[in-house]
Amino acid sequence: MTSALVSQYLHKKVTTSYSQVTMRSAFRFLKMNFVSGQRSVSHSSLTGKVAIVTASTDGIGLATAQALGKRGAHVVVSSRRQANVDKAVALLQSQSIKVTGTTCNVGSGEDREKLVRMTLDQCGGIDILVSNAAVNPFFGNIMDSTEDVWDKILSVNVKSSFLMTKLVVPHMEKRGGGNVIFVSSVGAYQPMQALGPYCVSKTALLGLTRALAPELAQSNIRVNCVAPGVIKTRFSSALWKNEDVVEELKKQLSIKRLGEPEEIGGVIAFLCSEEASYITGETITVTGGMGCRL
Ligand SMILES: NC(=O)c1ccc[n+]([C@@H]2O[C@H](COP(=O)([O-])OP(=O)(O)OC[C@H]3O[C@@H](n4cnc5c(N)ncnc54)[C@H](O)[C@@H]3O)[C@@H](O)[C@H]2O)c1
Repeated sequence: MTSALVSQYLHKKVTTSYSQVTMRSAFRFLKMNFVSGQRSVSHSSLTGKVAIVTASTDGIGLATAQALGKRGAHVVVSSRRQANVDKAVALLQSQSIKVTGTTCNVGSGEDREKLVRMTLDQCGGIDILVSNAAVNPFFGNIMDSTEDVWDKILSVNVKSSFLMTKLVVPHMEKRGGGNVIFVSSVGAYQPMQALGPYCVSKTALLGLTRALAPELAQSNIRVNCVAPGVIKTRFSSALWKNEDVVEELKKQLSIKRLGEPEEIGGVIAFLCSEEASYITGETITVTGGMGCRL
């Protein structure tokens, strides 16, 4: 089907006219739509968009910045350490991605405002927010978790996600709309035994997504969420570096391997694209087939 379409196009546009303009448009058509006989998604669908991704110098955040950047967005990367920001900016620039970077501890109101101000100054607006930063300072029985643990987890994982959204929405409205994406977890659906408070914070993000979506739809802002399964990053290394744990996990998976950060970045980029223009208030689970029920 694909190769038939290509030859039809070439026959019609190239063999019937040898003008340079027609040749150029034929090649543009091929470059945009077909690679090696297969249809590929155009990577220019986010051109002109400005995307803030929090905690984006490593793991899922970095892969998300790459996915948005490859589709043409100007990405603003941040994390708490300047050295990590510099490294991520250099990497993305080497991949021809438009990128700006700054430090930001999402738990600090001052830092959140600095991130937004810098984005506006350097990029002229905001279209996309991916709230990806998260902490888990506690492993153990939930009954042993302290008030400090709960304050830290809820503050970084939930409250900061809302407060970042509140800061960027007026600027998205000035652009006529936008996209907010929260990064939850498979643990939001079925808390893992040793990660109770963290998983509860991730369940809260499913609620935040649903609470915000109807209100922000009026401003043409879509709010969605992604719930990754076990993805190979530093955050989850305690799980995937232990072969016994991996074997146990695989029993619960339809796709018998752990996920890669790029497999989350691509889904987030899709949710921010026009292809997802009728999706809001949803959480997409990206888990290799781990059952997720609330
Ligand atoms: N890796 C997995 O298996 C997995 C599964 C489900 C959900 N997630 C979620 O994906 C997101 C990204 O995690 P990851 O796996 O890429 O690991 P990661 O360690 O690369 O990302 C988490 C990042 O958040 C940053 N962070 C923590 N507190 C911060 C703060 N106050 N301000 C700014 N940054 C802060 C950390 O420095 C770290 O870089 C997190 O929300 C995590 O909960 C990961």
